[in-house]
Amino acid sequence: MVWQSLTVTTQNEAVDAVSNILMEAGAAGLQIADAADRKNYLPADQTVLLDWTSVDFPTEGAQVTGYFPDTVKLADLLPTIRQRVQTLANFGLDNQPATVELNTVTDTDWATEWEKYYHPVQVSRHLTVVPKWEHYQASRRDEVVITLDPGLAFGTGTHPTTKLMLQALEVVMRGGERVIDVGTGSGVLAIAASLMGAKHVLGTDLDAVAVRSAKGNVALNPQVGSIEIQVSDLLADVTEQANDLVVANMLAEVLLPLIPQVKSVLALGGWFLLSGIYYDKVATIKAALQAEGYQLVEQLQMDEWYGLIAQRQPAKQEG
Ligand SMILES: C[S@@+](CC[C@H](N)C(=O)[O-])C[C@H]1O[C@@H](n2cnc3c(N)ncnc32)[C@H](O)[C@@H]1O
Repeated sequence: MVWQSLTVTTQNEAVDAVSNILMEAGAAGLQIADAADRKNYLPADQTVLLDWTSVDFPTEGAQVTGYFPDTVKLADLLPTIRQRVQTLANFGLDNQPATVELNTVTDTDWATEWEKYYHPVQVSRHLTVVPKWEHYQASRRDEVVITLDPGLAFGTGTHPTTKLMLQALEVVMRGGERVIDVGTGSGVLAIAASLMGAKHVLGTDLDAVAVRSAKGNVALNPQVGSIEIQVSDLLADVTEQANDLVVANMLAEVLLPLIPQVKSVLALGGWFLLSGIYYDKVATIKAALQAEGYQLVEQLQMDEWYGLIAQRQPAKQEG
């Protein structure tokens, strides 16, 4: 199928408004290349699956590209689109240079264009994450490969918050555990826990898109053991009790209501691994864990992100 693409060159603060204009004109998809994203992303993680050196990315300003099926009469719409982009300046938005350029692309260009930016990456001592379209042969004897479709859900394994939990799993797991991964996203931690020898893993997520993505990724790794993925708001719909390990990579605001819930699913002496904690929230999360009777065993850090390894206090010995 032949698609038409239309690229607006503008500034970061006009990206949302331009995106709306293109969607209203009938774009079936958008691609945003924003210099601000590059600046925000680079300090967070230099060893990423996404290879920035191969990305044709603006160093200043932003480009919003809309992809339109050839049924949309884009040439007729062009003057209106141009005029609407120009008028954004009247709303106080810096939209310059506000140029609008029309191109033709094929379906394959659009569908697979982003794939070339993702490559296999070693994300922890043992784990390598490989995008599903790459052919990859493990080269180290103890290397464990996870195949992932880095689609819409969070969790390619390369973000510091995910890496901290992959490392924490490697620290505490010995094999045979029953594990719950709260906020599973792409399912990367659930798959990793299974490959580290968990007897059973339950991954949950509030977001139906994440649940679909995690199920798809589990299917891409037939070497995993028993993994179940379900929708749940935190642990609301989880009935499995006395698990050996709960892992959760979520922002502190979401971890705080989770912390008091975990006792209902975690055995005495069980591990509680937490990530997604920005540096200014560490003290609050530690205090919440201590108030619930957890012992803090280890603190991990990568950039401004923290991970915690906590243990539910074993029952006190009599006598
Ligand atoms: C930072 S991502 C972590 C993904 C993956 N576990 C990882 O470590 O890369 C957080 C995930 O938590 C999910 N989430 C947010 N709030 C939630 C809630 N109340 N209950 C369950 N999942 C939630 C989000 O949809 C998202 O997929």
